Amino acid sequence: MEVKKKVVGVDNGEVIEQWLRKHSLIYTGATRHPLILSIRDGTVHLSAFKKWLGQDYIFVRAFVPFVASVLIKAWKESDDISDVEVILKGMAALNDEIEWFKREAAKWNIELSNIVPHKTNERYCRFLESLMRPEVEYTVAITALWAIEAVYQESFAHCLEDGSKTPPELRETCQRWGNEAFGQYCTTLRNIANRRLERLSGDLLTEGYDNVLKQAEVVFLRVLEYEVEFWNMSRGDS
Ligand SMILES: Cc1ncc(CN)c(N)n1
Repeated sequence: MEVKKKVVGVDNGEVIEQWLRKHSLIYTGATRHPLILSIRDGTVHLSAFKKWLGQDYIFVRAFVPFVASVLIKAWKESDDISDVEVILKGMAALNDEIEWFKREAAKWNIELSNIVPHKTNERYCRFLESLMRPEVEYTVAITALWAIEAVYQESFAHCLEDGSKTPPELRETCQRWGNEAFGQYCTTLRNIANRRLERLSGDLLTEGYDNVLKQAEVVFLRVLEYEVEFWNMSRGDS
């Protein structure tokens, strides 16, 4: 028998906006990391940039099946059929992204087939794999997808703002995630995640659903931690 119960509703704006306020320190740590600030002020060590490039290529290859798993969950579980199209467009962009990594690596004389995944990268990829399990709810998975994309969007857009001294040879990289269309994609993902999370925070919920809300918040925080570690790794801090 389904057990219905009353939970405290969200009365203070949307769920994600509340989390961003509550966890602003770690969110700023991920989106204003010293590596990003060094790109923005032009002091970046190219060795750090190259390390990031090689490792991120490996990450993106693992990210594709994760996004595919979110697509399947959207198809099976979403209350709005347009979610599938949004995620599908994101997947198509990842196809271009992989080709871009290959071109960019060639520009910097990086042999992608020789890159050994760093432990930090392996841990992050294993985390993605854990989110691909069928028992992970669509709401949790779409929240993770939004958070992963939003960190890159906010970070690289910061390097393109007025007054930034981003080296010209790194501007194309910043454009890839800092451009307006990618910003729009992230906003759409956030709206989907918020819509799903709001349903869980409504007044009459099925037993266990507030648990999903907590799981989504934990996954959001784990993503931010992994993103900080990923930037650290590129700087050679780990
Ligand atoms: C580590 C990391 N995080 C996010 C993204 C953006 N897809 C990425 N390419 N790499």
